[in-house]
Amino acid sequence: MADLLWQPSPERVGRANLSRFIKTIASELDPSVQDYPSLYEFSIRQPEKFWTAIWDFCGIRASGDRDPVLVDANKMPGASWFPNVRVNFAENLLRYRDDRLAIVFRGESGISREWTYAQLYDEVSRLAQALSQEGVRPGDRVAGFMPNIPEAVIAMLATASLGAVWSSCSPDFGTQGVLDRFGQIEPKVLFTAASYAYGKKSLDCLERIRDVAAKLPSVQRVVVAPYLEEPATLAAFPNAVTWRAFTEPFQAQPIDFVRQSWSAPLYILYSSGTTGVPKCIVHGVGGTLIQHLKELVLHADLKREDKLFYYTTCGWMMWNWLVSGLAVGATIVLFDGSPFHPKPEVLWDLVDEVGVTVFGTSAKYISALEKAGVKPRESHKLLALKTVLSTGSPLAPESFDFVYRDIKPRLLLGSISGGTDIVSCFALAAPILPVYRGELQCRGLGMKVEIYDEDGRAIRETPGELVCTAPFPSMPIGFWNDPDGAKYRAAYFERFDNIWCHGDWAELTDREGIVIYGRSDATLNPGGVRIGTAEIYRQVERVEDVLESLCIGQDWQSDVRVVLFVRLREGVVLDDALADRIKKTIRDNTTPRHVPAKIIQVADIPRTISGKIVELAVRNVVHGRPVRNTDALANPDALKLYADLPQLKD
Ligand SMILES: CC(=O)CC(=O)O
Repeated sequence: MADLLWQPSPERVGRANLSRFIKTIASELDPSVQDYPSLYEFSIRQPEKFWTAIWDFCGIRASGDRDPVLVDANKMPGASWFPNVRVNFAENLLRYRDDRLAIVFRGESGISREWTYAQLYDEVSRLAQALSQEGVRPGDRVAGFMPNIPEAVIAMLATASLGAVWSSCSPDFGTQGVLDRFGQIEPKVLFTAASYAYGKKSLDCLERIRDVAAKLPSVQRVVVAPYLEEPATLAAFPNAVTWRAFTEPFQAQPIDFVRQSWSAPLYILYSSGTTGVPKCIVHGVGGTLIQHLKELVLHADLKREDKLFYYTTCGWMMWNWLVSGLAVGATIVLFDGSPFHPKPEVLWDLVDEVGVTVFGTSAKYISALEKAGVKPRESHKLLALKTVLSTGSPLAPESFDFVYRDIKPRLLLGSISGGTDIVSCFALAAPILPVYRGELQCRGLGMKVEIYDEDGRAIRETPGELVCTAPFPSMPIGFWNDPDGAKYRAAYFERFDNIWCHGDWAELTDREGIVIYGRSDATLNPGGVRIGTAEIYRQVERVEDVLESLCIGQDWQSDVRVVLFVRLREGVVLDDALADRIKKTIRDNTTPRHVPAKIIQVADIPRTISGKIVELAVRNVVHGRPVRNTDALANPDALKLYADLPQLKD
């Protein structure tokens, strides 16, 4: 299979927001900017001019003096952006107030709802008044333990309109998981729904949120959004009120958006929390806004007429990213439920029914779809679909093939990567660049991403640490409860002085694309050679009978040996023939060092609630070390399968 999988047509290039932006920069700021590489260079060389141009191009609404753009540009952390500007996030997301669809919601239970921009504005207005009456003020925290329903977006917007801080986690967390998160940030108001849907089941939220609220003295009100069932009575639940009762006294009116400093807190997101209590990562109003607009408008080529879908929960940063699509005036499409229920094609039905143009998902979903034998290209029309985005873990080259072969040949496949830490991406897509197999198309504009060797030298065409060597607007404004910034510095700035080290093991290719090989703390080191785990997953996933896998390095006889765990199709048993087939596939396509010393069949692979496999937790269990926090796992019992394995004793 050739490496080049897609070339944008001249029409697509001509219509791209990015082409228009390049023309603007060339005519107003630098005539040498003619294409993506020259624009990227400009964005890195002239960050002040670049980010001001993004502001103008995307029409950010704010007041104050835009000068200076960047203060303490050489300090990482410590640089600050637009210190004299005042801005409100919700005001920018609610700039439209017309009859176009803002939100389309579909639930696996069959519930469907739609909100126009005008309706959305009015409901945010009513809820903001109710929150204000409740005493919510700038800087207060409001939290959501919510399914991915429109009310979560409305609650976030109402919170942000008041200058308060929004934080959400998905409703599949247990009580302790929620307390580990919200307990640290002490919210005044909690939003929830009575239940959520997943795989034919309706799962109760109220009982858990009642326990949570009872243990969080900061919570003065719990608001229960209407979804699936409206609770018959909340009498036994102190401080709880239905959404309807909470908002009923208020009429929609123009929203009094509270403009705050550019770096005022907007969101609190959480690290996965598999190595201890989750870190509370605080993102600022202006940084999140300008970075999301840059990514949505230029990299994802989002326009008003688009319908943007991302399969996510409210607990993953892709939810925050998706919601920013409102600032473009596009329609955002929300879905609550299992992506494989009642049939594996369910999300493709949604694409056809709603006319989704940009479809976002995880690499894991794409590989599971292929394993399930789904071929949307044969079963669906996908007429409007023009872009597929994937993140969460590296998208294997074979999954690129699958998308172009079995989903749609003429679309932009954007493998994108960044994370919770920056609520955005370091490397991603560009609609005017070709797609090469296995590669993220480009580094994000304005993101001085480099790959460093052990000694901190920039390298190319060789794997190393993904770093960012200059400040960017969506750096966290800090961690919650970290007054001297010690936890924040320890998380990103200890490996290389004054440089953001992201913890991804990656390569910058000769075509200026990026390949990600996995997390750098999970890289395998047999015989002193560093191997990214994604290099192995990519091969193993090709083997028919393997549904998914997880790979670790086991300390063994003063070295490290590669151990591969595989979850197989129902009824399949790992025998010598299958193990040999796996090893041969790995050996034929990589090096003998990649070949696992041990392959072990397991019934389940532990993953976080956001769907990421937890290599470090498994490595700890295998080495008899404690796993500090299992509340962030979707299936914590799976870890037990890795303890004391006789196969790993010789
Ligand atoms: C953009 C991302 O990088 C998302 C994630 O993997 O959490």
